[in-house]
Amino acid sequence: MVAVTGVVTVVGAAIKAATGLVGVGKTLWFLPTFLAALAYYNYDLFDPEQRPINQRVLREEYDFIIVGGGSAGAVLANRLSEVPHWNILLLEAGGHETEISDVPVLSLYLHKSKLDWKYRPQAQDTACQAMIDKRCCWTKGKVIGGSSVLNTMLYIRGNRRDYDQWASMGNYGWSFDEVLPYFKKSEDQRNPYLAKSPYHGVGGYLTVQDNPYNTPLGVAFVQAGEELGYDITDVNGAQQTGYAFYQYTMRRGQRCSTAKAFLRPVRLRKNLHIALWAHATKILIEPTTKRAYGVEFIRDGAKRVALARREVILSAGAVASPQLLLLSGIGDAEHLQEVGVPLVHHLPGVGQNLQDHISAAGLTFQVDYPVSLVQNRLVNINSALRYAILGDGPLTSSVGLEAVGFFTTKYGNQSDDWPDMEFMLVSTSATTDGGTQIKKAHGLTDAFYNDYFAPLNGKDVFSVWPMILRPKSRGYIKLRSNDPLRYPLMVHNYLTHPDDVRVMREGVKQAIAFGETAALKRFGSRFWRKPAPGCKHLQVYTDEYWECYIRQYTLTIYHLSGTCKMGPASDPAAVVDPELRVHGIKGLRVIDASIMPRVTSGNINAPTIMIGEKGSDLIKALWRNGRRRRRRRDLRSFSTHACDNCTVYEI
Ligand SMILES: Cc1cc2nc3c(=O)[nH]c(=O)nc-3n(C[C@H](O)[C@H](O)[C@H](O)COP(=O)(O)OP(=O)(O)OC[C@H]3O[C@@H](n4cnc5c(N)ncnc54)[C@H](O)[C@@H]3O)c2cc1C
Repeated sequence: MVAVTGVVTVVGAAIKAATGLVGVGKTLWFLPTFLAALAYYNYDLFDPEQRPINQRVLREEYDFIIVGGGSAGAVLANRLSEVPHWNILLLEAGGHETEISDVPVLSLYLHKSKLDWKYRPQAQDTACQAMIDKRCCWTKGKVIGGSSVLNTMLYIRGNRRDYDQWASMGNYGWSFDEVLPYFKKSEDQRNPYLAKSPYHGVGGYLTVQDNPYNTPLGVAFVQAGEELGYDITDVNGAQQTGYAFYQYTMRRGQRCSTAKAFLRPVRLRKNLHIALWAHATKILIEPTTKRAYGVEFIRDGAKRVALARREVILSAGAVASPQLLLLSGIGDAEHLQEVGVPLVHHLPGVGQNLQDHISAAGLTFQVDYPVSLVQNRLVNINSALRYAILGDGPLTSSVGLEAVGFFTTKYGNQSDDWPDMEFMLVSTSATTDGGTQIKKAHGLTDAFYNDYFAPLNGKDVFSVWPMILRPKSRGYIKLRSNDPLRYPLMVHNYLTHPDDVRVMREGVKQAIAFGETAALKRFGSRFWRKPAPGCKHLQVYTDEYWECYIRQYTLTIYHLSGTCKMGPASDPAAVVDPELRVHGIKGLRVIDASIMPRVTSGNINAPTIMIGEKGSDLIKALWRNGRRRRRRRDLRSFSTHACDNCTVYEI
């Protein structure tokens, strides 16, 4: 009886949480039954007590304060709280994950929901012309677990040469051989063959698995790669160039966010406080010594302060980390003066060097057989029950992202294993759900969708997304004002560098050739030849046409990075040093995707988790190596608040 009541309560809570997400309840008619089945078969997993505890009463002072509980921040919170005599506060602007965010096929329903910051960069005429107001949509997680709760879970590490390049730029400790142990440390590789590889780890917090469900197209994608002469390879192993099925940060077919992986298992640690719905607005820095000593934040509508005895760590992501530095007076002096923020330290690189991976997302191919992931056919009550009971089936598909190809275009060095192009091979397209959620998530205009895609609604199709791996275009983040709640100015500058246009255009041509392979032709594969709106004035399939085409449905792959660049003091654009300490400021680090000096050649969640792992060790190494006493003496002068609850450590 108690169990039944529990299930009913949980189902009610689940439905409420799910329907609270914009649109989900309306479009997914099977949702209540689905959630009931989930609750019945996964009652233990559903227990809300399993989630991280939202600490209501906070101490005044902690050893470390981490701002942002995303891909990197969650790792830091776990690893730093391993030291029992350190008290850690994690401030997160968002709330809990939901039952919907666990279901891989539904991830696009999280875009534009309450779990999304819903950033929109400035309109520019170089990209995203098919989108409402010609503005791209920068989805970013506002939830514990950050963007790892909204992402498509693809587990890709990048290329050995990426990290060796970081090291060659003066970033000691970041060569591939030095970061590989940190990838392995996090990993719990569930593929038994890969688990034996020296490149993979088992027993870590982060579950990495193959997809329990592939369509026949997924298999054909990999065969097509082989037909084109590429190896089938472990793209996270010795050789990146080649084709493979994607691997995912999933556990038993459900999303394994960093909140699930790194925070849930340590939720009862007494020395870790997680404050949800706590929006940091400023880092407190003592102006004469330039030492960070706390964080100002808003919670329950009131301004609050927490003090940090040792360090403040920014892990708020590539938009909010530079924004918070600027709001705290760290950045370009002239810019700070313009927006009325008192200067603490002139650091012109803050917010610059913005990089992202983009793709031409419209490349759609029709097929003659029912082999793709058409929503109305495959996402229904049967597949919902299959997911709930067995943890497999179409609902475990990451929106059809099934296989990957890494290769070097004619603009790269083809004798080298350092690809400049990633093919994301998808058994869906924007048309898969008949012009509803995908169109909305990507911000496509009705005019573009109806002209280009609507004739394919509900038909069997697949897509190839060519993603440019080492873009040369650079954007930036700046403040619009000194109001911490106002979104910053975001300028993407996509496709402003002519080399990016050339590589992307080549990727498009290769994608069309890919669709012509026998492996795909056997399903009747043919490119959707409709001229794209906005480019109809151009002769189709000329270079000019393709250049226009890639500027229409330009899809960010959501890999915002580089805005707090890591580099030695001799690099005027560097924001943090190779130990991730902010140049010129004591007691302050940035540890998230923003520190990448160059974006890695692949999807960046795994590299960001690695940065969290390595950053944690850098902090532990510093504080366990004899600088503690001096630090504690220094801090006495900052402790303006009494701290009754604080433990006095003997270390
Ligand atoms: C839709 C989408 C799909 C993606 N797909 C993939 C994929 O399949 N594979 C892959 O490898 N990568 C993918 N990525 C990219 C990857 O998930 C991100 O690059 C990575 O999660 C970034 O980690 P981060 O720690 O830098 O920032 P985030 O994970 O974004 O974390 C930042 C955290 O800080 C919090 N925060 C921000 N401002 C404040 C503030 N002022 N106060 C308190 N908290 C604050 C945020 O709410 C958030 O929780 C995807 C990203 C998105 C958005």
